Amino acid sequence: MSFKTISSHMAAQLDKELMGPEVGFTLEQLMELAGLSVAQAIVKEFPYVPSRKSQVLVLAGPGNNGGDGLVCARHLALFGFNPVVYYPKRSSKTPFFSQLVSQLQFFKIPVLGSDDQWIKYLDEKDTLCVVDAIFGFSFRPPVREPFGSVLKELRKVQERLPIVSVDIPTGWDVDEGPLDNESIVPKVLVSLTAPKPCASKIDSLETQHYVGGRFIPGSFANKYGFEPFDYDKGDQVTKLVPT
Ligand SMILES: NC(=O)C1=CN([C@@H]2O[C@H](COP(=O)(O)OP(=O)(O)OC[C@H]3O[C@@H](n4cnc5c(N)ncnc54)[C@H](OP(=O)(O)O)[C@@H]3O)[C@@H](O)[C@H]2O)[C@@H](O)CC1
Ligand SMILES: [K+]
Repeated sequence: MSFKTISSHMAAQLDKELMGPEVGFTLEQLMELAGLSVAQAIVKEFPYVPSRKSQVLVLAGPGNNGGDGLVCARHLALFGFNPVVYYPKRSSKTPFFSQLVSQLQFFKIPVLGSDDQWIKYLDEKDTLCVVDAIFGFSFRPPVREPFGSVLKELRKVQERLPIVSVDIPTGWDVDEGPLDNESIVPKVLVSLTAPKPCASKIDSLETQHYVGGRFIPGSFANKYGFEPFDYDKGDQVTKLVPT
């Protein structure tokens, strides 16, 4: 597959510029669009069929990738799914993350903590897919607990329960890709703004690849070395097809 990628360093710089004084986005705005785009990719990959299972397990990590997962869960509920969120390490950096949790409670979406039983939701009889919103472009290996154990459980079920990874498949090196053959292999990857280099290591027969996070003008994409993506009409995601 051929597409331009943006390194972890450049992705962090792009983020900083978008939320800097000149451009003026807030994290909350970008996260809303990021989470919405992941929910839209799920609608496209797993079209809703009445009577079919509709539970989605969202695994949320401690940083902004986790925040994308919290937003995604809310949109999934609006789209007719039944999300359950596992959020074992909660961010206290800003009140915004606890506000996202309050919103989930407002929607009556269960939000499990570190003491709660989450593994029972890793059951393909009831669960349609698992959203991997554990780590994004700021992950640096090796993975620390409790997330090492979470990844181990995901690897056991990934052949029967599809994983949808937000921005980066968790545990992969952002620039190098999977670190060993113990890494998870998502069925869907939703790259945000632009694919990171690890996305060029996915096997297109195994993993469907979307780009979402539709929030920059073409000139800004060009400045960071990539062409704007070809979104259809009002879509928040576009599927990259192998060439
Ligand atoms: N413009 C865009 O496209 C936008 C992108 N957005 C999203 O933001 C994501 C990047 O978010 P981010 O910078 O907060 O980092 P993220 O990857 O969530 O992880 C940081 C957390 O993980 C932890 N941690 C790190 N390594 C670890 C380890 N080995 N083992 C255990 N823990 C480890 C680290 O802990 P610390 O090292 O600080 O103690 C910290 O708590 C990006 O991928 C995209 O999804 C949108 O929301 C906004 C617009
Ligand atoms: K992820």
